[in-house]
Amino acid sequence: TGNQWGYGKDDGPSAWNTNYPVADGDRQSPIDILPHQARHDPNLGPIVLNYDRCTSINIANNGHSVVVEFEDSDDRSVIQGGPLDNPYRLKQFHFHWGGKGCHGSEHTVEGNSYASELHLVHWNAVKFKTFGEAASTSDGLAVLGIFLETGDEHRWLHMITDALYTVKFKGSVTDFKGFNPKCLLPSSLHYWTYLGSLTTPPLHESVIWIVVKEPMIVSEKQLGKFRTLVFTGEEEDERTRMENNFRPPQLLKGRTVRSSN
Ligand SMILES: COc1ccc([C@H]2OC(=S)NC2=O)c(OC)c1
Ligand SMILES: [Zn+2]
Repeated sequence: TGNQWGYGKDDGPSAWNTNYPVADGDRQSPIDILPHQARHDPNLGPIVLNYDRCTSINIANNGHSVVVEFEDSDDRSVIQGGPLDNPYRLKQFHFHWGGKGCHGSEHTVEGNSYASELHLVHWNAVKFKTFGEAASTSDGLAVLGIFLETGDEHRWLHMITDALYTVKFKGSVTDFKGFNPKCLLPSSLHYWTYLGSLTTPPLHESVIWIVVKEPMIVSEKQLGKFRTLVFTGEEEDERTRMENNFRPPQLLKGRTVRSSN
């Protein structure tokens, strides 16, 4: 019915342009990042995250990913600086990942993909009244992308992976209070930045992308817990494992990628 989309053979990224023609637009995401072709811009200041008063609300399985939502009725948790002209409010974060042994990041670097990618989604509440309005208007959103690479166990990611069994099925939501995503960030926030889009339908070209160069390290075991989620609802017959929920890189179409130092 309606605009059903997914990551399968028939409803996956190559079919999205049928119901969402912007899929073939001029500022689509993700992209393959070529560090040597990125323009180092000395005017690009550091990214500043003020998450200390952030208020997480719940964790949910929306049938495409696992999402942690935040209270965004005031400027209690914002990102600013870097390429941003205003502070952008933290709305939610979610992940994209691959199958066992395969990689699942959305952005790639010189054709190389990481095991997974975390998206911290922020919206410009100075210029827009609602997230929905910001999400459908140029530069209404700022998404901080963090790569996940497998290696040692991440000391704080268990706070998320320990909750995943409570949101196994599409449509499940459980309380998730007191989580500050600052604990997930790598030590350096050097980044690439470019103008792009949402990476799932409706694919709005509304995102200022900030992709952090240094990956966070998580264990294969921790990553495996994301694959215990399913795309399907508890009432449905089939149990389709949630994995490979990533869109492949899109054409740059003349865009410039800038690099902080
Ligand atoms: C309506 O809210 C949405 C809709 C889609 C996305 C996708 O775009 C990116 S980026 N990752 C996604 O899964 C979203 O994330 C900001 C938020
Ligand atoms: Zn995303």
